[in-house]
Order: sequence, then structure tokens, then C-alpha cells
Amino acid sequence: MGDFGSNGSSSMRIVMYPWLAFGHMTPFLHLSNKLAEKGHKIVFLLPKKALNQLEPLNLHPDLISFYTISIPHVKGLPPGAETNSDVPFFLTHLLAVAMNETRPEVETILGTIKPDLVFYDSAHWIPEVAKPVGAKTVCFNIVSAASIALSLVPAAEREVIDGKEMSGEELAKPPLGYPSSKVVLLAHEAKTLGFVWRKHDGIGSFFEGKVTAMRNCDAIAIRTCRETEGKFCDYISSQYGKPVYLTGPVLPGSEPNQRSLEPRWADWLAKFNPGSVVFCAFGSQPVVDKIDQFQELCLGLESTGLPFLVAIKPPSGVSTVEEALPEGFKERVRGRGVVYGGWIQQPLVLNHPSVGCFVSHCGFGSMWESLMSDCQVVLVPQHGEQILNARLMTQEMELAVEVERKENGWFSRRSLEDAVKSVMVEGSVVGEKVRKNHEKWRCVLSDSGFADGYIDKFEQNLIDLVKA
Ligand SMILES: O=c1ccn([C@@H]2O[C@H](COP(=O)(O)OP(=O)(O)O[C@H]3OC[C@@H](O)[C@H](O)[C@H]3O)[C@@H](O)[C@H]2O)c(=O)[nH]1
Ligand SMILES: [O-]c1cc(O)cc2[o+]c(-c3ccc(O)cc3)c(O[C@@H]3O[C@H](CO)[C@@H](O)[C@H](O)[C@H]3O)cc12
Repeated sequence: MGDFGSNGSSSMRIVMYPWLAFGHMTPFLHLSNKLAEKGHKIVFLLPKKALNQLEPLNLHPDLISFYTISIPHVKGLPPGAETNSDVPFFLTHLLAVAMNETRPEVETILGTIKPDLVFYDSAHWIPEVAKPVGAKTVCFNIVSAASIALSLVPAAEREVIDGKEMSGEELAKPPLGYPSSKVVLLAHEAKTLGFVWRKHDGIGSFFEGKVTAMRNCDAIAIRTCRETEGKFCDYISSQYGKPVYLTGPVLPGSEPNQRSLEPRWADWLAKFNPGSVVFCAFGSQPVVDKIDQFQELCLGLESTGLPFLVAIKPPSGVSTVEEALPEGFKERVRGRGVVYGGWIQQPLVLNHPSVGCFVSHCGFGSMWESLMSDCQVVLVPQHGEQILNARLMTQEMELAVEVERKENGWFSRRSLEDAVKSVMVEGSVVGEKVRKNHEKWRCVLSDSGFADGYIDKFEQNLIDLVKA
């Protein structure tokens, strides 16, 4: 253990082991960058396949080293699956089994490094292997405090009788003391929460894993801030009887060695008027799974008449987005619309002057990036947690609109077109209201010192924890 502090000569040794998903590894790496900026040393554990995508985001290669972990094959998973981009949603529990099987390797690494701190989110056994080497543990959650408060606290425990699926009404009931009547799910939306309490052979339920992870750590951390989610954080802290440290938004910012937007997108976007392009992205995991829904999305954007750029994974059953496009679509939108199946640098696209609207699935990372941008925000959430994030943005902060969806979760081209037009057409009352509120929130969150203030306090919390 050394002397600590951003200005001191010595540093903390930290190991990070996030859930095997880009939506988790990316914010863990953003936090690693912030801690490395203060002189702390990080060993980042990740699967081999994730290395190429994450390496460019490492802003301090002298202080952050990647260590690749072998993810064993588990029966039922696609061959070579290492992250949940390789795995259909209904098989996610098998990836959790594979992660559990990495325990011996992680134990050996911790024994060699002897870190001061270990950060994790899903590998609930980390405290058992960290304690013997004298490390303190932080369960770092990169999803909203609201989604943890709704379903991952002791008061949200539910008895699943003989594997019977719970009804939407049962699943929608918030736990006793839950602090909001707005950030909630409707019964048909809550059906997407079934996976939380579903038991799986050998690993129990997602709920049990997460509650164990948060019960056994030395401190819970959440990538959020008091201004947006204070009441949810207090509720989680009281449920677990331990401190909840907040990191603030943890966005990469404009560090000197950050890469610029790929010329093909920068050049394409530059052809359009300021604030006129709709950018649509649905995160790092397959979200729009059905080809019909994928086509409604394309047709809805076409009907807006606006230029658009979509970054999306192909739906099930096809290997490229081109194969899934509606008939004649490519010809009709030539010159003003692109659907791309690969990775686009989302934060840089959102800050491009031509982009005026962000159609998002409202993953928590995207939510922060949309808040910091000056785009109008249209939300098409798919899973429970994304729906709660969307409610936070639309009902509590009132700075975005949500696309109307049917009870089965599907949206029509018309509802997407209406939502985009409601924020993009000049003079729209809704559009003006959300623009004003968004501006107000962006001013608060992007104030110089806001994010840094959170990171300074977070670093101090960690130092106190290690010293205790
Ligand atoms: O083409 C892309 C797609 C995504 N991204 C980046 O990848 C990140 C995606 O993270 P999100 O949290 O928004 O969404 P993901 O779906 O990938 O995450 C997952 O974990 C976090 C949860 O809140 C989400 O609900 C869950 O789906 C963002 O930082 C985004 O900027 C790109 O840079 N380019
Ligand atoms: O859908 C969700 C609804 C909800 O109320 C809470 C969560 O929490 C989490 C979560 C994940 C990791 C944490 O450290 C804390 C909370 C959710 O995570 C997503 O779960 C998916 C299924 O396992 C997984 O594929 C995805 O990568 C996770 O981001 C979802 C909900």
C-alpha cells in the first residue's frame, strides 16, 4: 500500500473486472482513465476479443494495462463467445456461467498483483478472492440508480414458485419505499424484467447474483450523480446499509490524444445543414432483433424526410444490415440516408454540428452522451432498464420524447416519424419544451468543475476506503 492522493508520488493499484459486455467494459475503462489521470495504476481484465475495440479508448497506456482472460466454452453458447454481443439475450446466463469459471485465473492474478482495490459488477465472488490478498472491493454499477432501486435491492426479493413466470402486474410492483411514482414500468413493460428473478441451474438468478455482489463488497459505486438520481442512491444505500459512492457522468471529454471522427462520416455529415441530421444508434448489443421491426425503423426515418445516419446491428436471421433493408429503400434514400452495421464513434457523431436529433435505445451510456450533447432526444427503449432510463429523461427531467409502442413493445414507422417530427419541426411546443429543459440540464452537468468535482470526491472516497 502506498501514499495516496492525486498530487502524491505514490498511487493505488486497482484491478477492474467488468461484466463481459461493451456497455459495461467501456464505462469501466472511462473510469480507469479518470483514475489514471490522478496517477493510479490499473490492470484491466477483459476477454481477448474486446481488446481491439477498447485499446483506442485507453488514454493512459503507461498506467492502464490490459490483461486478457480466457473465457471458457460453456455448453449451449455459440463457439468462441466471449462477450454478450456474441450471445442472444436469452442465453446471457450461460455467459455468466463462463465468467464464473474464470475465477481461478482471476484469483491467481490478484495473488500476483496484490491490488489495493478491485472493481467489479457481475462477478459476485470477487470479494471472496480479493479479501485474502488484502484488497478492498467496489461493486461499480454502470446502469442507472433507478433500475437498481426498482429491482436489485433486498426489498425487491420475490419468491418464484416452481419456476412459474410472474405476471406483468406482479413484476411492475416497486419494492417498499421505492422513491418515485414516475420512474416505473407499466405491467406489459415489466414483463421484460422476468429475467431478473428467473432461476438457472448452477448460478441461481440474476437478482441473487447482483444482491450478493452488492452485499459483500466494501462499497457500492454508481455511475450517476445526485442532481439526477439522488433519491434512488439514498434508497440503495439504506437498503444495503453501506455507502454509495458516485462517480458522476464519467465521459471521456476532450483529452488531447482522443481520435477524431472517421473522415467518411465527418465528410458525409458535413454535406448537411447544421442541426438537420437524425443520428440513430442502439448500443453495443443486438436490440432490434426482428426483421419487421428493423424495417419499421428504416421506414420511419425515411418518412421524416430528414437526412439520417443509423448505426445498428443486423436483426436475427441475416448477417448484414443490407440484407434486411426494406425493398427499394436504398435507392429512395440515396444521398440522404445511411444504415451502417458497424461501429461508429457515437460521442463524436453527437457533437458534429450537422447532427440535430438522436434516436436512442437509452442504454445508460447513451443516456449520458445524449444529455451532454445539444441534440433533441427521441427514445425507443427495449428492455426494463432502458425503459426506466427513458422515464427518467421524459417524466422527471422532461428533456426527451419517447416513441409510442404497442403492448408487445413494437413501434410503428408512423410513431417513430411522429416522435422525430415532434422535436424537429420548427415551432413545435413539445420540441421547444424539451429543448429548453435539455439546455438547462446540459448547463448544470457540463459546468466546468461538475464532473471533475465528482471524480475528486470519488478518489477521496477510495483513498479513505483503502486506508480504513
Ligand atoms: O456504434 C456504436 C454503438 C455504441 N457506441 C458506444 O457504446 C456505448 C453503448 O452503451 P450503452 O450503455 O448506451 O448501451 P449498451 O446497450 O451497449 O449497454 C448495455 O449496458 C448498459 C445498459 O444501460 C444498457 O441498457 C445495456 O444494453 C456508448 O458509450 C456508445 O457511445 C459507439 O460508440 N458506437
Ligand atoms: O433490465 C434491467 C432492469 C433492472 O431493473 C435492472 C437491471 O440491472 C442491470 C444491471 C447490470 C449490471 C449491474 O452491475 C447492475 C444492474 C441490467 O443489466 C443488463 O442485464 C442484461 C441481462 O443480463 C445484460 O445483457 C446487459 O449487459 C446488462 O446491462 C438490466 C436491468
